[in-house]
Amino acid sequence: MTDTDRRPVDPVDVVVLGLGAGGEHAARKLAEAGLRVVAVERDLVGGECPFYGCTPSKLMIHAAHEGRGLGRAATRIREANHDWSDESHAGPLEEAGVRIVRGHGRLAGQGRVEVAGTTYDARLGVLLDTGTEPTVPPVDGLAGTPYWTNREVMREVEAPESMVVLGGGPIGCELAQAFARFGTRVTLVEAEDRLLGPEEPEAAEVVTRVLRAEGVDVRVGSELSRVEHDGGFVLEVGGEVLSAERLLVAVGRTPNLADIGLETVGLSPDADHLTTDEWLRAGERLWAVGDITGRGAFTHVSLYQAKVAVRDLLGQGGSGADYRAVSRVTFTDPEVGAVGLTEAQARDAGLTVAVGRADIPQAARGWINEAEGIVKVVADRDRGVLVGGTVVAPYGGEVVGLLSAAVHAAIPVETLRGMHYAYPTFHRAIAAALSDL
Ligand SMILES: Cc1cc2nc3c(=O)[nH]c(=O)nc-3n(C[C@H](O)[C@H](O)[C@H](O)COP(=O)(O)OP(=O)(O)OC[C@H]3O[C@@H](n4cnc5c(N)ncnc54)[C@H](O)[C@@H]3O)c2cc1C
Ligand SMILES: NC(=O)c1ccc[n+]([C@@H]2O[C@H](COP(=O)([O-])OP(=O)(O)OC[C@H]3O[C@@H](n4cnc5c(N)ncnc54)[C@H](O)[C@@H]3O)[C@@H](O)[C@H]2O)c1
Repeated sequence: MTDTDRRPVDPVDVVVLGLGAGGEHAARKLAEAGLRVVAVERDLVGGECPFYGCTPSKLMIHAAHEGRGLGRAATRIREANHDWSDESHAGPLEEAGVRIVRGHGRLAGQGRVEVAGTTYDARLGVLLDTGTEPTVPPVDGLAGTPYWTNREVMREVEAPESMVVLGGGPIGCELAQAFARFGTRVTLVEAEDRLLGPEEPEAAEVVTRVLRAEGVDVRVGSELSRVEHDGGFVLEVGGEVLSAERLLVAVGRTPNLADIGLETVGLSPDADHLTTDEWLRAGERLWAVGDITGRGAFTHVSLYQAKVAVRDLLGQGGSGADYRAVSRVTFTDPEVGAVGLTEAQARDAGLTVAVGRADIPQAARGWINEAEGIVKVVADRDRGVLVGGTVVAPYGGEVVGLLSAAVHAAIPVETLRGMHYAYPTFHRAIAAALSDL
Protein backbone atom coordinates (compact mmCIF):
# COMPACT_ATOMS: atom_id res chain seq x y z
CA MET A 1 0.00 0.00 0.00
CA THR A 2 1.37 3.44 -0.95
CA ASP A 3 1.02 6.64 1.10
CA THR A 4 -1.52 7.89 -1.44
CA ASP A 5 -3.69 4.83 -0.82
CA ARG A 6 -3.72 5.50 2.95
CA ARG A 7 -4.96 9.09 2.57
CA PRO A 8 -8.58 9.71 3.61
CA VAL A 9 -11.16 9.43 0.85
CA ASP A 10 -14.16 11.73 1.09
CA PRO A 11 -17.26 10.70 -0.91
CA VAL A 12 -19.05 13.59 -2.65
CA ASP A 13 -21.24 13.97 -5.75
CA VAL A 14 -19.19 16.39 -7.85
CA VAL A 15 -15.74 17.97 -7.59
CA VAL A 16 -15.23 21.22 -9.49
CA LEU A 17 -11.50 21.71 -10.07
CA GLY A 18 -10.67 25.37 -10.78
CA LEU A 19 -13.13 28.18 -10.11
CA GLY A 20 -13.07 30.38 -13.19
CA ALA A 21 -16.38 31.83 -14.35
CA GLY A 22 -17.82 28.48 -15.50
CA GLY A 23 -16.61 26.47 -12.52
CA GLU A 24 -18.03 29.02 -10.11
CA HIS A 25 -21.40 28.98 -11.86
CA ALA A 26 -21.53 25.18 -12.07
CA ALA A 27 -20.54 24.64 -8.44
CA ARG A 28 -23.33 26.95 -7.22
CA LYS A 29 -26.02 25.50 -9.49
CA LEU A 30 -25.13 21.90 -8.64
CA ALA A 31 -25.16 22.65 -4.90
CA GLU A 32 -28.47 24.50 -5.21
CA ALA A 33 -29.84 21.37 -6.88
CA GLY A 34 -28.99 19.45 -3.70
CA LEU A 35 -25.72 17.77 -4.71
CA ARG A 36 -22.69 17.51 -2.40
CA VAL A 37 -20.16 19.70 -4.19
CA VAL A 38 -16.49 20.24 -3.40
CA ALA A 39 -14.87 23.12 -5.29
CA VAL A 40 -11.09 23.38 -5.43
CA GLU A 41 -9.28 26.69 -5.97
CA ARG A 42 -5.62 27.53 -5.46
CA ASP A 43 -5.87 31.29 -5.95
CA LEU A 44 -8.94 33.52 -6.17
CA VAL A 45 -12.48 32.14 -6.49
CA GLY A 46 -13.82 33.69 -9.72
CA GLY A 47 -10.59 33.29 -11.69
CA GLU A 48 -8.96 35.67 -14.16
CA CYS A 49 -11.93 37.73 -15.35
CA PRO A 50 -12.90 39.73 -12.24
CA PHE A 51 -9.41 40.08 -10.76
CA TYR A 52 -6.89 40.31 -13.62
CA GLY A 53 -8.91 40.23 -16.84
CA CYS A 54 -12.17 41.57 -18.23
CA THR A 55 -13.34 43.80 -15.39
CA PRO A 56 -10.12 45.65 -14.51
CA SER A 57 -9.15 46.04 -18.19
CA LYS A 58 -12.58 47.44 -19.05
CA LEU A 59 -12.38 49.81 -16.06
CA MET A 60 -9.03 51.08 -17.44
CA ILE A 61 -10.50 51.46 -20.92
CA HIS A 62 -13.51 53.35 -19.56
CA ALA A 63 -11.37 55.75 -17.52
CA ALA A 64 -9.11 56.33 -20.53
CA HIS A 65 -12.14 56.95 -22.78
CA GLU A 66 -13.52 59.49 -20.32
CA GLY A 67 -10.17 61.31 -20.28
CA ARG A 68 -9.57 60.25 -16.64
CA GLY A 69 -6.20 58.98 -15.45
CA LEU A 70 -5.07 55.50 -14.43
CA GLY A 71 -5.50 56.61 -10.80
CA ARG A 72 -9.28 56.78 -11.28
CA ALA A 73 -9.30 53.31 -12.91
CA ALA A 74 -7.13 51.94 -10.07
CA THR A 75 -9.61 53.18 -7.45
CA ARG A 76 -12.57 51.62 -9.23
CA ILE A 77 -10.66 48.35 -9.82
CA ARG A 78 -10.05 48.06 -6.06
CA GLU A 79 -13.70 48.89 -5.39
CA ALA A 80 -14.85 46.24 -7.89
CA ASN A 81 -12.67 43.40 -6.66
CA HIS A 82 -12.44 44.40 -2.98
CA ASP A 83 -8.66 44.74 -3.22
CA TRP A 84 -8.23 41.28 -4.71
CA SER A 85 -10.35 39.58 -2.06
CA ASP A 86 -12.61 36.80 -3.35
CA GLU A 87 -15.12 36.93 -0.50
CA SER A 88 -17.91 38.20 -2.76
CA HIS A 89 -17.40 35.11 -4.96
CA ALA A 90 -16.67 32.50 -2.27
CA GLY A 91 -19.46 33.70 0.08
CA PRO A 92 -22.41 32.97 -2.24
CA LEU A 93 -20.92 29.57 -3.10
CA GLU A 94 -20.67 28.62 0.57
CA GLU A 95 -24.18 29.91 1.19
CA ALA A 96 -25.37 27.59 -1.57
CA GLY A 97 -23.69 24.69 0.27
CA VAL A 98 -20.49 24.35 -1.80
CA ARG A 99 -17.49 23.15 0.22
CA ILE A 100 -14.52 25.24 -0.99
CA VAL A 101 -11.13 23.58 -0.60
CA ARG A 102 -8.09 25.82 -1.05
CA GLY A 103 -5.01 24.41 -2.76
CA HIS A 104 -3.68 22.94 -5.99
CA GLY A 105 -5.87 20.00 -7.02
CA ARG A 106 -4.99 17.08 -9.27
CA LEU A 107 -7.02 14.27 -10.77
CA ALA A 108 -6.19 10.97 -9.08
CA GLY A 109 -7.95 8.53 -11.39
CA GLN A 110 -11.49 8.49 -12.72
CA GLY A 111 -13.85 10.69 -10.67
CA ARG A 112 -11.17 11.43 -8.09
CA VAL A 113 -9.38 14.63 -7.11
CA GLU A 114 -6.56 14.94 -4.63
CA VAL A 115 -5.93 18.22 -2.85
CA ALA A 116 -4.09 19.13 0.32
CA GLY A 117 -3.70 15.48 1.38
CA THR A 118 -7.34 14.46 0.91
CA THR A 119 -8.79 12.52 -2.00
CA TYR A 120 -12.37 13.31 -2.97
CA ASP A 121 -14.27 10.56 -4.73
CA ALA A 122 -16.98 12.12 -6.87
CA ARG A 123 -19.96 9.82 -7.48
CA LEU A 124 -21.06 11.71 -10.62
CA GLY A 125 -17.70 13.05 -11.69
CA VAL A 126 -15.26 15.95 -11.93
CA LEU A 127 -15.75 19.24 -13.76
CA LEU A 128 -12.51 20.96 -14.79
CA ASP A 129 -12.26 24.74 -15.21
CA THR A 130 -8.58 25.39 -14.60
CA GLY A 131 -8.19 28.20 -17.15
CA THR A 132 -4.93 29.70 -18.34
CA GLU A 133 -1.74 31.51 -17.35
CA PRO A 134 -0.06 34.28 -19.36
CA THR A 135 2.42 32.84 -21.87
CA VAL A 136 5.97 34.10 -21.49
CA PRO A 137 7.99 33.71 -24.71
CA PRO A 138 11.55 32.37 -24.58
CA VAL A 139 13.21 35.69 -25.39
CA ASP A 140 16.88 36.11 -24.52
CA GLY A 141 17.19 37.98 -21.20
CA LEU A 142 13.43 38.30 -20.54
CA ALA A 143 13.23 35.94 -17.57
CA GLY A 144 14.39 37.67 -14.44
CA THR A 145 13.38 41.17 -15.61
CA PRO A 146 10.39 42.86 -13.93
CA TYR A 147 8.16 42.62 -17.01
CA TRP A 148 4.41 42.87 -16.54
CA THR A 149 1.73 40.47 -17.64
CA ASN A 150 -1.99 41.15 -17.23
CA ARG A 151 -1.59 40.10 -13.58
CA GLU A 152 0.77 42.96 -12.62
CA VAL A 153 -0.57 45.71 -14.86
CA MET A 154 -4.02 45.56 -13.24
CA ARG A 155 -2.49 46.58 -9.89
CA GLU A 156 -0.79 49.71 -11.21
CA VAL A 157 -1.89 53.12 -9.97
CA GLU A 158 0.37 55.38 -12.05
CA ALA A 159 0.88 55.25 -15.79
CA PRO A 160 4.53 54.86 -16.83
CA GLU A 161 6.17 57.43 -19.08
CA SER A 162 6.83 54.77 -21.76
CA MET A 163 5.86 51.14 -22.35
CA VAL A 164 6.45 48.44 -24.94
CA VAL A 165 3.49 46.09 -25.35
CA LEU A 166 4.46 42.70 -26.75
CA GLY A 167 1.57 41.05 -28.63
CA GLY A 168 -1.15 42.65 -30.73
CA GLY A 169 -4.06 40.42 -29.70
CA PRO A 170 -7.07 41.71 -27.75
CA ILE A 171 -5.08 42.28 -24.54
CA GLY A 172 -2.26 44.10 -26.32
CA CYS A 173 -4.54 46.32 -28.43
CA GLU A 174 -6.94 47.20 -25.59
CA LEU A 175 -4.19 48.11 -23.13
CA ALA A 176 -1.94 49.84 -25.69
CA GLN A 177 -4.77 52.26 -26.46
CA ALA A 178 -5.80 52.76 -22.83
CA PHE A 179 -2.23 53.54 -21.72
CA ALA A 180 -1.62 55.84 -24.70
CA ARG A 181 -4.71 57.75 -23.56
CA PHE A 182 -3.32 57.86 -20.01
CA GLY A 183 -0.31 59.67 -21.49
CA THR A 184 2.16 56.78 -21.81
CA ARG A 185 4.34 56.63 -24.94
CA VAL A 186 3.39 53.16 -26.22
CA THR A 187 5.11 50.89 -28.75
CA LEU A 188 3.05 47.86 -29.77
CA VAL A 189 5.10 44.95 -31.14
CA GLU A 190 3.32 42.16 -33.05
CA ALA A 191 5.17 39.22 -34.56
CA GLU A 192 2.59 38.47 -37.29
CA ASP A 193 1.95 40.84 -40.18
CA ARG A 194 -1.18 42.33 -38.62
CA LEU A 195 -2.93 43.01 -35.32
CA LEU A 196 -5.90 40.94 -34.08
CA GLY A 197 -4.89 37.97 -36.24
CA PRO A 198 -8.01 35.81 -36.00
CA GLU A 199 -10.40 38.69 -36.79
CA GLU A 200 -11.22 40.12 -40.24
CA PRO A 201 -8.25 41.94 -41.86
CA GLU A 202 -10.52 44.98 -42.41
CA ALA A 203 -11.03 45.19 -38.63
CA ALA A 204 -7.29 45.01 -37.98
CA GLU A 205 -6.74 47.76 -40.55
CA VAL A 206 -9.09 50.17 -38.76
CA VAL A 207 -7.63 49.40 -35.31
CA THR A 208 -4.06 49.84 -36.60
CA ARG A 209 -4.94 53.17 -38.23
CA VAL A 210 -6.69 54.47 -35.10
CA LEU A 211 -3.91 53.37 -32.74
CA ARG A 212 -1.30 55.06 -34.94
CA ALA A 213 -3.40 58.23 -35.14
CA GLU A 214 -3.49 58.26 -31.32
CA GLY A 215 0.30 58.08 -31.18
CA VAL A 216 0.88 54.35 -30.61
CA ASP A 217 3.97 53.17 -32.48
CA VAL A 218 2.51 49.99 -34.02
CA ARG A 219 5.15 47.58 -35.34
CA VAL A 220 3.82 44.50 -37.10
CA GLY A 221 5.94 41.64 -38.43
CA SER A 222 8.38 42.56 -35.70
CA GLU A 223 10.19 40.29 -33.22
CA LEU A 224 11.58 41.04 -29.80
CA SER A 225 14.93 39.26 -29.75
CA ARG A 226 16.66 40.49 -26.57
CA VAL A 227 15.75 42.16 -23.29
CA GLU A 228 17.85 43.86 -20.64
CA HIS A 229 16.74 45.70 -17.55
CA ASP A 230 18.80 48.17 -15.64
CA GLY A 231 16.48 50.77 -14.13
CA GLY A 232 14.51 50.67 -17.40
CA PHE A 233 14.06 48.18 -20.23
CA VAL A 234 16.37 48.01 -23.21
CA LEU A 235 14.76 45.96 -25.96
CA GLU A 236 16.04 44.72 -29.28
CA VAL A 237 13.07 44.80 -31.67
CA GLY A 238 13.59 43.90 -35.33
CA GLY A 239 17.26 44.83 -35.11
CA GLU A 240 16.52 48.22 -33.53
CA VAL A 241 17.20 49.07 -29.88
CA LEU A 242 14.29 50.61 -27.95
CA SER A 243 14.16 51.80 -24.37
CA ALA A 244 11.05 51.87 -22.23
CA GLU A 245 10.15 52.22 -18.58
CA ARG A 246 7.86 49.18 -18.73
CA LEU A 247 7.33 46.04 -20.77
CA LEU A 248 3.90 44.38 -20.94
CA VAL A 249 3.89 40.80 -22.24
CA ALA A 250 0.57 39.84 -23.88
CA VAL A 251 1.45 37.12 -26.36
CA GLY A 252 -1.31 34.64 -25.52
CA ARG A 253 -2.23 32.14 -22.84
CA THR A 254 -1.00 28.73 -21.71
CA PRO A 255 -3.72 26.37 -20.46
CA ASN A 256 -3.39 24.98 -16.94
CA LEU A 257 -3.36 21.34 -18.05
CA ALA A 258 0.22 20.24 -17.41
CA ASP A 259 -0.06 19.60 -13.69
CA ILE A 260 -3.63 18.49 -13.01
CA GLY A 261 -3.18 14.70 -13.20
CA LEU A 262 -4.64 14.23 -16.71
CA GLU A 263 -2.36 11.22 -17.17
CA THR A 264 -4.27 9.44 -14.36
CA VAL A 265 -7.40 9.40 -16.56
CA GLY A 266 -5.64 8.48 -19.79
CA LEU A 267 -5.38 12.04 -21.19
CA SER A 268 -2.24 13.88 -22.23
CA PRO A 269 -0.89 16.54 -19.86
CA ASP A 270 0.87 18.08 -22.88
CA ALA A 271 -2.37 18.84 -24.73
CA ASP A 272 -3.06 22.50 -25.59
CA HIS A 273 -6.78 21.96 -24.98
CA LEU A 274 -9.19 19.24 -23.91
CA THR A 275 -11.52 17.84 -26.53
CA THR A 276 -15.10 17.88 -25.30
CA ASP A 277 -18.35 16.59 -26.77
CA GLU A 278 -21.54 18.62 -27.04
CA TRP A 279 -22.20 18.01 -23.30
CA LEU A 280 -18.68 19.18 -22.38
CA ARG A 281 -17.65 15.64 -21.52
CA ALA A 282 -13.89 15.16 -21.79
CA GLY A 283 -13.88 11.53 -20.62
CA GLU A 284 -15.59 9.08 -18.24
CA ARG A 285 -17.08 11.03 -15.31
CA LEU A 286 -15.13 14.06 -16.56
CA TRP A 287 -16.39 17.41 -17.85
CA ALA A 288 -14.36 20.47 -18.92
CA VAL A 289 -15.39 24.09 -19.48
CA GLY A 290 -13.74 27.42 -20.16
CA ASP A 291 -10.51 28.37 -21.90
CA ILE A 292 -9.09 24.82 -21.59
CA THR A 293 -11.66 23.57 -24.12
CA GLY A 294 -10.20 25.75 -26.89
CA ARG A 295 -13.65 26.90 -28.03
CA GLY A 296 -13.04 30.62 -27.46
CA ALA A 297 -11.22 32.12 -24.49
CA PHE A 298 -14.09 34.28 -23.30
CA THR A 299 -15.99 34.53 -20.05
CA HIS A 300 -19.34 34.15 -21.78
CA VAL A 301 -18.17 30.89 -23.43
CA SER A 302 -17.08 29.49 -20.05
CA LEU A 303 -20.48 30.39 -18.56
CA TYR A 304 -22.41 29.02 -21.55
CA GLN A 305 -20.53 25.72 -21.36
CA ALA A 306 -21.05 25.49 -17.60
CA LYS A 307 -24.82 25.78 -18.09
CA VAL A 308 -24.78 22.93 -20.61
CA ALA A 309 -22.56 20.74 -18.38
CA VAL A 310 -24.80 21.38 -15.36
CA ARG A 311 -27.87 20.26 -17.33
CA ASP A 312 -25.99 17.11 -18.29
CA LEU A 313 -24.84 16.40 -14.74
CA LEU A 314 -28.38 16.90 -13.45
CA GLY A 315 -29.84 14.76 -16.24
CA GLN A 316 -32.03 17.62 -17.40
CA GLY A 317 -31.40 17.19 -21.15
CA GLY A 318 -32.08 20.07 -23.52
CA SER A 319 -29.69 21.11 -26.27
CA GLY A 320 -25.97 20.44 -26.29
CA ALA A 321 -23.34 23.12 -26.91
CA ASP A 322 -23.51 24.94 -30.25
CA TYR A 323 -20.63 27.20 -31.28
CA ARG A 324 -21.93 28.52 -34.62
CA ALA A 325 -22.64 31.96 -33.24
CA VAL A 326 -19.93 32.62 -30.66
CA SER A 327 -19.60 36.38 -30.36
CA ARG A 328 -16.62 38.32 -29.10
CA VAL A 329 -15.65 41.93 -28.61
CA THR A 330 -12.27 43.63 -28.51
CA PHE A 331 -12.87 46.76 -26.46
CA THR A 332 -10.68 49.17 -28.37
CA ASP A 333 -12.25 52.46 -29.46
CA PRO A 334 -13.84 51.80 -31.92
CA GLU A 335 -14.86 48.39 -30.59
CA VAL A 336 -14.46 45.28 -32.72
CA GLY A 337 -17.59 43.17 -32.33
CA ALA A 338 -17.66 39.89 -34.21
CA VAL A 339 -19.76 36.75 -34.42
CA GLY A 340 -19.45 33.36 -36.09
CA LEU A 341 -17.10 32.81 -39.02
CA THR A 342 -14.79 35.29 -40.70
CA GLU A 343 -14.70 35.30 -44.51
CA ALA A 344 -11.50 33.20 -44.48
CA GLN A 345 -13.00 30.66 -42.05
CA ALA A 346 -16.18 30.40 -44.14
CA ARG A 347 -14.14 29.74 -47.29
CA ASP A 348 -11.98 27.19 -45.45
CA ALA A 349 -15.19 25.46 -44.35
CA GLY A 350 -16.04 24.99 -48.05
CA LEU A 351 -19.10 27.28 -48.03
CA THR A 352 -20.23 29.24 -51.08
CA VAL A 353 -19.41 32.60 -49.61
CA ALA A 354 -20.83 36.04 -50.30
CA VAL A 355 -19.46 39.09 -48.53
CA GLY A 356 -21.03 42.51 -47.96
CA ARG A 357 -19.23 45.57 -46.59
CA ALA A 358 -20.16 49.07 -45.50
CA ASP A 359 -18.00 51.89 -44.21
CA ILE A 360 -19.08 53.52 -40.96
CA PRO A 361 -17.95 57.02 -42.08
CA GLN A 362 -20.39 56.69 -45.04
CA ALA A 363 -23.32 55.94 -42.72
CA ALA A 364 -25.21 59.01 -41.46
CA ARG A 365 -24.40 58.31 -37.80
CA GLY A 366 -20.77 57.60 -38.62
CA TRP A 367 -20.46 60.90 -40.47
CA ILE A 368 -22.24 62.82 -37.69
CA ASN A 369 -19.98 61.32 -35.02
CA GLU A 370 -16.83 61.48 -37.20
CA ALA A 371 -16.44 57.79 -36.40
CA GLU A 372 -14.13 55.21 -37.91
CA GLY A 373 -15.18 51.68 -38.69
CA ILE A 374 -16.64 49.07 -40.98
CA VAL A 375 -19.38 46.47 -41.11
CA LYS A 376 -18.70 43.19 -42.86
CA VAL A 377 -21.20 40.39 -43.22
CA VAL A 378 -20.41 36.86 -44.41
CA ALA A 379 -23.22 34.83 -45.98
CA ASP A 380 -23.64 31.23 -47.03
CA ARG A 381 -25.09 31.73 -50.51
CA ASP A 382 -26.54 28.20 -50.68
CA ARG A 383 -28.58 28.59 -47.50
CA GLY A 384 -29.29 32.32 -47.85
CA VAL A 385 -28.21 33.04 -44.25
CA LEU A 386 -25.39 34.88 -42.51
CA VAL A 387 -22.65 32.72 -40.97
CA GLY A 388 -20.62 35.60 -39.57
CA GLY A 389 -20.26 39.31 -39.22
CA THR A 390 -18.01 42.03 -37.86
CA VAL A 391 -18.85 45.53 -36.69
CA VAL A 392 -16.03 47.96 -36.01
CA ALA A 393 -17.69 51.07 -34.66
CA PRO A 394 -18.35 53.02 -31.50
CA TYR A 395 -20.36 50.49 -29.45
CA GLY A 396 -19.48 47.86 -32.08
CA GLY A 397 -19.82 45.26 -29.31
CA GLU A 398 -23.45 46.26 -28.84
CA VAL A 399 -24.28 46.70 -32.52
CA VAL A 400 -23.01 43.20 -33.32
CA GLY A 401 -25.84 41.80 -31.17
CA LEU A 402 -28.17 42.09 -34.15
CA LEU A 403 -25.80 39.96 -36.24
CA SER A 404 -25.42 37.46 -33.36
CA ALA A 405 -29.18 36.89 -33.37
CA ALA A 406 -29.14 36.57 -37.18
CA VAL A 407 -26.35 33.95 -37.20
CA HIS A 408 -27.68 32.07 -34.17
CA ALA A 409 -31.25 31.80 -35.43
CA ALA A 410 -30.24 31.48 -39.13
CA ILE A 411 -32.55 34.34 -40.06
CA PRO A 412 -32.79 34.47 -43.87
CA VAL A 413 -30.85 37.36 -45.44
CA GLU A 414 -34.07 38.37 -47.23
CA THR A 415 -35.83 38.75 -43.86
CA LEU A 416 -32.94 40.85 -42.51
CA ARG A 417 -33.07 43.07 -45.60
CA GLY A 418 -36.78 43.66 -45.05
CA MET A 419 -36.36 44.95 -41.47
CA HIS A 420 -36.65 48.54 -40.25
CA TYR A 421 -33.30 50.10 -39.28
CA ALA A 422 -33.70 53.31 -37.26
CA TYR A 423 -32.18 56.47 -38.70
CA PRO A 424 -29.49 57.60 -37.92
CA THR A 425 -27.98 54.72 -35.95
CA PHE A 426 -24.74 52.79 -36.25
CA HIS A 427 -26.70 49.56 -36.73
CA ARG A 428 -28.21 51.03 -39.88
CA ALA A 429 -24.82 50.37 -41.52
CA ILE A 430 -25.73 46.67 -41.33
CA ALA A 431 -28.52 47.30 -43.84
CA ALA A 432 -25.94 48.84 -46.21
CA ALA A 433 -23.64 45.81 -45.81
CA LEU A 434 -26.57 43.46 -46.51
CA SER A 435 -27.35 45.34 -49.74
CA ASP A 436 -23.73 44.85 -50.77
CA LEU A 437 -24.00 41.03 -50.54
C1 LIG B 1 -6.55 41.04 -19.61
C2 LIG B 1 -7.68 40.14 -20.00
C3 LIG B 1 -8.85 40.70 -20.46
C4 LIG B 1 -9.92 39.89 -20.81
N1 LIG B 1 -11.07 40.48 -21.25
C5 LIG B 1 -12.12 39.71 -21.59
C6 LIG B 1 -13.35 40.30 -21.99
O1 LIG B 1 -13.49 41.52 -22.05
N2 LIG B 1 -14.39 39.48 -22.27
C7 LIG B 1 -14.28 38.14 -22.20
O2 LIG B 1 -15.27 37.44 -22.48
N3 LIG B 1 -13.13 37.53 -21.82
C8 LIG B 1 -12.05 38.29 -21.52
N4 LIG B 1 -10.89 37.69 -21.10
C9 LIG B 1 -10.82 36.22 -21.05
C10 LIG B 1 -11.48 35.71 -19.75
O3 LIG B 1 -10.82 36.28 -18.63
C11 LIG B 1 -11.45 34.18 -19.65
O4 LIG B 1 -11.96 33.62 -20.82
C12 LIG B 1 -12.31 33.80 -18.44
O5 LIG B 1 -11.62 34.14 -17.28
C13 LIG B 1 -12.77 32.35 -18.40
O6 LIG B 1 -11.77 31.58 -17.93
P1 LIG B 1 -11.94 30.10 -17.37
O7 LIG B 1 -13.32 29.80 -16.96
O8 LIG B 1 -11.31 29.23 -18.38
O9 LIG B 1 -11.02 30.12 -16.07
P2 LIG B 1 -10.03 31.19 -15.36
O10 LIG B 1 -10.67 32.51 -15.21
O11 LIG B 1 -8.71 31.13 -16.05
O12 LIG B 1 -9.91 30.54 -13.92
C14 LIG B 1 -9.35 29.28 -13.69
C15 LIG B 1 -9.17 29.10 -12.19
O13 LIG B 1 -8.68 27.80 -11.93
C16 LIG B 1 -7.71 27.88 -10.90
N5 LIG B 1 -6.83 26.70 -11.02
C17 LIG B 1 -6.08 26.35 -12.08
N6 LIG B 1 -5.47 25.19 -11.85
C18 LIG B 1 -5.82 24.79 -10.63
C19 LIG B 1 -5.53 23.65 -9.83
N7 LIG B 1 -4.75 22.66 -10.28
N8 LIG B 1 -6.07 23.57 -8.59
C20 LIG B 1 -6.87 24.56 -8.11
N9 LIG B 1 -7.20 25.65 -8.82
C21 LIG B 1 -6.69 25.76 -10.07
C22 LIG B 1 -7.00 29.19 -11.15
O14 LIG B 1 -6.38 29.67 -9.97
C23 LIG B 1 -8.17 30.08 -11.58
O15 LIG B 1 -8.76 30.75 -10.50
C24 LIG B 1 -9.80 38.48 -20.73
C25 LIG B 1 -8.61 37.90 -20.25
C26 LIG B 1 -7.57 38.72 -19.89
C27 LIG B 1 -6.32 38.08 -19.36
N1 LIG C 1 -12.19 41.62 -25.10
C1 LIG C 1 -12.01 40.34 -24.92
O1 LIG C 1 -12.91 39.51 -25.03
C2 LIG C 1 -10.67 39.86 -24.52
C3 LIG C 1 -9.71 40.75 -24.09
C4 LIG C 1 -8.48 40.25 -23.76
C5 LIG C 1 -8.25 38.89 -23.84
N2 LIG C 1 -9.20 38.06 -24.24
C6 LIG C 1 -8.96 36.62 -24.36
O2 LIG C 1 -7.71 36.29 -23.82
C7 LIG C 1 -6.94 35.59 -24.79
C8 LIG C 1 -5.51 36.02 -24.66
O3 LIG C 1 -5.29 37.33 -25.15
P1 LIG C 1 -3.90 37.77 -25.76
O4 LIG C 1 -4.12 39.07 -26.42
O5 LIG C 1 -2.81 37.63 -24.76
O6 LIG C 1 -3.56 36.58 -26.75
P2 LIG C 1 -3.82 36.24 -28.27
O7 LIG C 1 -3.29 34.87 -28.44
O8 LIG C 1 -5.19 36.51 -28.69
O9 LIG C 1 -2.87 37.28 -29.04
C9 LIG C 1 -1.48 37.27 -28.84
C10 LIG C 1 -0.79 38.01 -29.96
O10 LIG C 1 0.61 38.02 -29.68
C11 LIG C 1 1.32 37.71 -30.86
N3 LIG C 1 2.61 37.13 -30.47
C12 LIG C 1 2.86 35.87 -30.05
N4 LIG C 1 4.17 35.74 -29.74
C13 LIG C 1 4.74 36.95 -29.96
C14 LIG C 1 6.05 37.45 -29.78
N5 LIG C 1 7.03 36.68 -29.31
N6 LIG C 1 6.30 38.74 -30.11
C15 LIG C 1 5.30 39.54 -30.57
N7 LIG C 1 4.03 39.11 -30.73
C16 LIG C 1 3.76 37.83 -30.42
C17 LIG C 1 0.41 36.76 -31.62
O11 LIG C 1 0.73 36.76 -32.99
C18 LIG C 1 -0.96 37.36 -31.33
O12 LIG C 1 -1.31 38.35 -32.25
C19 LIG C 1 -7.53 35.97 -26.13
O13 LIG C 1 -7.43 34.90 -27.04
C20 LIG C 1 -8.95 36.30 -25.83
O14 LIG C 1 -9.78 35.21 -26.11
C21 LIG C 1 -10.41 38.52 -24.59
